[in-house]
Amino acid sequence: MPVRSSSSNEGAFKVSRKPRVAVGNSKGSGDGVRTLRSKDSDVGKGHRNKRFATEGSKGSSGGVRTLEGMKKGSRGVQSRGNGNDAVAYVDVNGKLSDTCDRRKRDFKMKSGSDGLEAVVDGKSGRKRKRISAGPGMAEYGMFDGIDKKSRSQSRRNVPNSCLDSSKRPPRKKDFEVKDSSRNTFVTESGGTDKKSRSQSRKNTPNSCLHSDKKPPRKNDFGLKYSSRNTFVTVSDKFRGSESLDNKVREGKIEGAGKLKHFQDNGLGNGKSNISDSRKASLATHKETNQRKNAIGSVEKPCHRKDQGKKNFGTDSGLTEQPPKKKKKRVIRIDPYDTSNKRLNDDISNKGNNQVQIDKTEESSGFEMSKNAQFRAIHPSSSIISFVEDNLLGRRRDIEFRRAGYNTELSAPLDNIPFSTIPERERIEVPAFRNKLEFFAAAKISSSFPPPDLPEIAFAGRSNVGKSSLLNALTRQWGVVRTSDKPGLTQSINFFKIGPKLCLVDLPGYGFAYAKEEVKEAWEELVKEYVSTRVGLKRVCLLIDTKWGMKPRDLELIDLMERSETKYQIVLTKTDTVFPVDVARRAMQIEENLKAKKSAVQPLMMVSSKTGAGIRSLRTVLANVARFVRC
Ligand SMILES: Nc1nc2c(ncn2[C@@H]2O[C@H](COP(=O)(O)OP(=O)(O)OP(=O)(O)O)[C@@H](O)[C@H]2O)c(=O)[nH]1
Ligand SMILES: [Mg+2]
Repeated sequence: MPVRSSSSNEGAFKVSRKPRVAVGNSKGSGDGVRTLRSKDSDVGKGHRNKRFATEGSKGSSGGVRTLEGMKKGSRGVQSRGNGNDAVAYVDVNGKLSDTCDRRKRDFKMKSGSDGLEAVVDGKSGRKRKRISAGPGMAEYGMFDGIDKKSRSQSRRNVPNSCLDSSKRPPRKKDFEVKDSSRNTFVTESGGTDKKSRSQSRKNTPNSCLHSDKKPPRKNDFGLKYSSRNTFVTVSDKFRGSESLDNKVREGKIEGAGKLKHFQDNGLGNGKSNISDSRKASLATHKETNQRKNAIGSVEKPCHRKDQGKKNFGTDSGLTEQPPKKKKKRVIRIDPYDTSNKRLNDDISNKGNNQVQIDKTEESSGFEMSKNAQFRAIHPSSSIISFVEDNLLGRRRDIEFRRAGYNTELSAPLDNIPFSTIPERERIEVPAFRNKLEFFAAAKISSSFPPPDLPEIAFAGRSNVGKSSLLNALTRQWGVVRTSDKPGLTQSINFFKIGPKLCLVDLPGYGFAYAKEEVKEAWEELVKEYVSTRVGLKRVCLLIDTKWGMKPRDLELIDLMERSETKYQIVLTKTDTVFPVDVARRAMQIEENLKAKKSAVQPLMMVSSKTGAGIRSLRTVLANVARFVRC
């Protein structure tokens, strides 16, 4: 029926120059082939200006038989003529119709002068696949010869099997094998056309027509020989390519030796026609190769590059140097370092006030480093909760803000949380609301001012934060000079705060940017002051939380013990370490002070920077001043 409708003898349309056949929804590839075959009879006769359209052939047979003989049940065949093109619309009954079915656009097949081109849409609205076939292809299911004129058309040609919409249309690279001769294109069918280089690149072999075979892949074909413009399509999956195989065996195709070798070694499709003697020799050769170089064996012939490189190395007689081993960077983990443990882990541990050090390790004779000993301390829950409540230790600003502190202020924790007024609230302890006044400095004991007021002195190593603490306690920043350079304070400085209290800033001991004799003089002066000063009511011995107690600190403690001077340990710069380390340090120092009689509890923990613990310290010091008779 469609043939009849498309025939020029019908007279319903002109013979068009470009016959087109469209097959719609033809899922079975085999049907698509037959469609082209049936059409080919017309095309071969030179009916150029015909268009055939079949549609609605969902099954494989639908579209095909429509062209061959209009199977009943197929929805319709359309052929249209317009100008040079003749189009006929044929309804289900085979009658010609002028009405173009709305689906006609989905199923088109057009023939060029020498080829057929089919546009297949699975469903209307989807992306269309354009496929083409030449007359030879229509005849034999392949592209055999391509006319000069149909060069541009044939570029889009693909084999009939691509009508099988369920399968991936084969790609160019899938079939190409380059040969050395220029402008000669050899397809699997053996057909050549010197001028159809560009066209043929798009062509695919006949085997695509076999619907039961999966579309060939790149690796199935790609043997590339030296020439540019000649392509030999080879597929080991194409069993119809015997002619090519023969040519290859005969050595007609340049570069076929490689292929032959490839096949002879049983490395291609496994169907090699090698004689037994050849096999035996190959086996011996293989064995030898394996012995020589296990890497260069022929077991992996596909990796030609690698093989070549490796063989080169072997052939050239160069002994392979073992690759230099990279030194692995070994990170030694301190087994006692529990700094990465969470604070809660420590809380969950035994809540006694004793320093928990792993006794088993200690008793085993393994000497722990001081740092490891420190990390092994398990602070008591009471200390940890104190640290947490006072936001001691290194914290993020967000934590302060969540707790209600204004982080825009200096020493924000020295404030009442969630205060409504933006300014800093007044100091709760009246003694520290007064103005801090410097009134005396002494480098020798004879220069000390008269002991009229009760004094609270701040002692400690250089740079521990003595001067800063004075400023923080009084919130009068800059009255006492501070510096990050140890040794700034080189004399005993006396500050009055109100009529009833005197704060004394002592020079530091230990490391300082000063001459040794000068430092020794400071130390002697401090020792003399803490041991002989009449009005001295309390010495705040400042210890850097990060570094803990040092021998010089212990020396001073011993001195104060001997002179029965009351002293209180103040951990400073708590903001520089993790909260758990603040707690550990507190535990450690408390342990050290157990036997000390002049040591006043509790241990204070402060940070002049964040203001943590400052309010507590103020209260403690105010009590000292209150209960002291002047
Ligand atoms: N992060 C932090 N830094 C602090 C704290 N207290 C003081 N500092 C810094 O420590 C450095 C030394 O502070 P000072 O108050 O001058 O220390 P000092 O004990 O008086 O030092 P000398 O006068 O040399 O004995 C300064 O740079 C301070 O800013 C603190 O609580 N936290
Ligand atoms: Mg100072």
